[in-house]
Amino acid sequence: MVKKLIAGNWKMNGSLAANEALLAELLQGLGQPGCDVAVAVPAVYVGQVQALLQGSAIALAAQDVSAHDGGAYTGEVSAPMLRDFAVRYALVGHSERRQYHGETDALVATKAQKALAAGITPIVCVGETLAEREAGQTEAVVKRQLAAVIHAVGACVTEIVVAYEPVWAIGTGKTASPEQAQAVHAVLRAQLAAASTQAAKVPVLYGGSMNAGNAEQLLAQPDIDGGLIGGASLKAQDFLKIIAAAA
Ligand SMILES: O=C[C@H](O)COP(=O)(O)O
Repeated sequence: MVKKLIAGNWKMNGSLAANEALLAELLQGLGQPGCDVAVAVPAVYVGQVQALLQGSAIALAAQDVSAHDGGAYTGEVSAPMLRDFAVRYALVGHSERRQYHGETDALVATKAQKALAAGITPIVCVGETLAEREAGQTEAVVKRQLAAVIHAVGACVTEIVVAYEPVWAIGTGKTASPEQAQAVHAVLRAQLAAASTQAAKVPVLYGGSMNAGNAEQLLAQPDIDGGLIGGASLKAQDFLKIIAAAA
């Protein structure tokens, strides 16, 4: 069985003072978590949060990573730069990057490769829009998104994390039902299994309005190995409850 991973995605939220207060409350309530825990913070706060998490059970994650190693790419942050700050995970292909920044499957796959090359675990986000779900394309969309990464990383597929995030459930309060989520997770698990005999060790997280009230039911599904949590990760007590539900 895969050890569950609960990852918070702060998105573009926070300040020096707010980050310090949130992490202090989290660390105070955390104890020895029965699952892996991470927080994905805005790039500008990676140094601050690295210092605050030193020696703790919470791993540091980035929300994105460049597809380039270095050079004239204004505004980008490379995987080796993130690694300098002990970043352990990086989200790649979050739907907000795909939607607002035009990130393609090929670009996301390159980002996953760059993260792996720097010793960072990519959390590969996949998910369908409402229109795609209503058109019966959910399975085809998530399989296409994941296939690009599987093809690019080859044998390193066992080193990735996958996050299924139905776009219609993100920040909307509309969670996929445990059965809806499990059905897609089973598809992703089968795709991973076809790529590697070791695929069972790849955590497949669910993201999309997961909260303190629904986490336990979602996390009880056989192929849901954790969560990628946006809004609820900004409230320490809610995030702690989700971590407890995963333990
Ligand atoms: O990365 C996190 C997901 O986008 C979910 O966000 P949410 O929990 O606010 O719906």
